[in-house]
Amino acid sequence: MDWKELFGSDSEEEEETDIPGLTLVRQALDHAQQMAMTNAIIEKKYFFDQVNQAMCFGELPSYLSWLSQWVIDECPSMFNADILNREPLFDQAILNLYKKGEGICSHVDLLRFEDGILIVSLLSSCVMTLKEIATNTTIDLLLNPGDILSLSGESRYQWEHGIKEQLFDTIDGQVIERGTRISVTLRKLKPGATETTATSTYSRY
Ligand SMILES: O=C(O)CCC(=O)C(=O)O
Ligand SMILES: [Fe+2]
Repeated sequence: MDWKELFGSDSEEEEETDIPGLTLVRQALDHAQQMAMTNAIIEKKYFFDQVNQAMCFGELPSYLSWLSQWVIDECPSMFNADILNREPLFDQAILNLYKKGEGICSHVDLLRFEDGILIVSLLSSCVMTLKEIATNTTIDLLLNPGDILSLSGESRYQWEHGIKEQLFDTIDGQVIERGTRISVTLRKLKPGATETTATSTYSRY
């Protein structure tokens, strides 16, 4: 079994991009952490039939809550001091299940959420396309299982992010087949913004 192909290499490393406020930490979660988080999600039985999204509000379950401390200990440079020092750092999680080939429309996360967003990728790679709203400039980012992406400032407000619906991604001359992917997005609700609705994949943001 080629575990490296499934989970990537086992050493964390920050990758530079040209998008202000965006940090991509490659292999932020090692193999064991990816498996533990994936197992915890499977055990929760969030996903069945057509249900491809789950949300947690308030105190996050323990399999996610440790990520706040991970940001502070391992990657404090991803957020400014206002974000880093807020309490709690995150109080909302969205878990998205993408079956092979599925995507998410290009969007800016709802303004009911504060700045400072963290996205964890599990199980399958995919290419996320970042699009600067003012110029339509696009930048493709390969997200591998175990990678953690953070969005704040310009990248959160002035760029959209989305994942094309396609079975294969092509990036840097490489063709990569999609599989089933789970992502976990952590955010902080703005005060007062406690009500929400979600009825379709178009209200995932
Ligand atoms: O699945 C992803 O990587 C992105 C999810 C996302 O953009 C969101 O939940 O707002
Ligand atoms: Fe988003």
